[in-house]
Amino acid sequence: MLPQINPTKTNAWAALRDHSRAMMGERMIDWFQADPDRFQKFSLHFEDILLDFSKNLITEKTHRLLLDLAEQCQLKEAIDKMFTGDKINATEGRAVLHVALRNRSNTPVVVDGQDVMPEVNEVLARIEQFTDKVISGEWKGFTGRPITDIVNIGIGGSDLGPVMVTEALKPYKKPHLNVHFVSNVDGTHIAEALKVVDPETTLFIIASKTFTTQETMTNAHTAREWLLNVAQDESAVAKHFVAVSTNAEGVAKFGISPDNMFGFWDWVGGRYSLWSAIGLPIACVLGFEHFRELLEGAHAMDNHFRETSFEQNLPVTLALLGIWYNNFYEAETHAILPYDQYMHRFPAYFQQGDMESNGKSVDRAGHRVSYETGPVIWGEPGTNGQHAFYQLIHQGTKLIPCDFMAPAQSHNPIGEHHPILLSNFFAQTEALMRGKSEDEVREEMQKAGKSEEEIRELLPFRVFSGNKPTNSILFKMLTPRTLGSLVAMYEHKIFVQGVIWNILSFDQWGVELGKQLAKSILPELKGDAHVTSHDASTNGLINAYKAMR
Ligand SMILES: O=P(O)(O)OC[C@H]1O[C@@H](O)[C@@H](O)[C@@H](O)[C@@H]1O
Repeated sequence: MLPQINPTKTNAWAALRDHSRAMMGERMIDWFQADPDRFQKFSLHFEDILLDFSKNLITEKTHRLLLDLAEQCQLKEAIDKMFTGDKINATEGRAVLHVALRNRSNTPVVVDGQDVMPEVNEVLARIEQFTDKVISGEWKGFTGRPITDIVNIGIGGSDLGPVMVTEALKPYKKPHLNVHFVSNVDGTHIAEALKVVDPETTLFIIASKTFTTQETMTNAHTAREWLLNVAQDESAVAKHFVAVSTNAEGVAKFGISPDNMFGFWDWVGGRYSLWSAIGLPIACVLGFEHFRELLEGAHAMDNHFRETSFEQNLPVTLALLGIWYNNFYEAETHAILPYDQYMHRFPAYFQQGDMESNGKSVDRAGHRVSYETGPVIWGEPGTNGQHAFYQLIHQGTKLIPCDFMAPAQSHNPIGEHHPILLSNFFAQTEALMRGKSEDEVREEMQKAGKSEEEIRELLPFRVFSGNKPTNSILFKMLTPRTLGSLVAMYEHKIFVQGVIWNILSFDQWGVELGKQLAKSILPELKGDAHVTSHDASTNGLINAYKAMR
């Protein structure tokens, strides 16, 4: 169990509150002018990753107070508890050990008196054997042809991680294998996927921790029918379906043999499962060697997180900055802006990672919290975002802390593309920090020969207040190892915030109510009977649907 400390009752919180008031009106640009070492003071390195957090609304005092908050909320103890298999997922009575899945040092990790590492290694070895067979063409479909297409059927944590990683690491993809992802229960999703694959050469991975998720089971049954329609022989299922799950019974019931099942454990949360057998599609299309490098990168970040002082610790730093804006500047959202097209699903991945983890309003004792918890996470790759929503970040009324991410080296160094991309990456954080004053706008307009009247009219619209906080995360190249480290960095950031907010980050009861209601509504959609069992709006909508269909 994690300690239960109300963060707002700590001395550090009170000090931060006073300090935040004293900080009103302070400007980052002045701090940069006053202190030539600000960048050195507020930047950290980890392997090929540089985190520059100097463009934040913080002074050395802010930094110290935030570090005090981490100490006073017993963060160190909490980190140790996670890594040593304590059942910190209290409402489900489970340990939280995604770190064991990538524990490449293979040191024992004990849950309920048993070291989990032999089982972890055994599944990894099976994944390696299987992926080698698929990649080499040794694994054959029901007509003896090798696999050309992999369709992963899963949703939430059983989809988003593999989608994000296979997109991010596309340069490492095996050219003769294609991967498709079907998650939505909307028949369109599976229909469109099935249009472009051949039943003789398609392998379906049914990925579901519980193997009961309605969307996944519905899509899996549709895929099975589609195959059998052509194969006309039940034995084809074994050649075209494998499962990734913790529910062996459910898998067997579906008709997938235990030989074709890759297990994981209840101590792996769905949104932290890409490192487990849920990563099977990743290993299949990138090759096991690259999956292993991804795990190694995450493990290196785990060691950094566990062993480095909070002051030098990347995930802790990101988490504390987030708390600063969330709780002392009333920021409600946080943007993740990768300047890398391959990372286009990274913000969506951490939408689940962060919002399903820290979207909680009761503390660890079950009492309603009196302070803000997890922010809304959103984002799109740069530069597309610049031509869409950056207007609001620059000139809107809301404070949006942003993480800008970019690789120094591109996998596609074509012409001037990469320098152009990175010039935008650097320019945006500079613009957000500096802004543009009235004087600057006036001078610029005068130089452009504008009349005094024009200047007076347009000036307010062309001013940028600046002083907007950003982190810049610059890394050498988007390799499997670096991606592993970046993902683990954000995972630990989320953990640190959850610890400090005194909430439980590893359950997700909030997804249940809608599922329950949908189950009771489904039978009501059959037939023409007028529905009256709900509120007037829900009844009205269901009856209108019945009349329209
Ligand atoms: O992997 P399964 O069990 O199908 O769950 C898929 C997803 O379901 C949702 O309701 C959430 O609970 C997610 O955390 C989870 O990743």
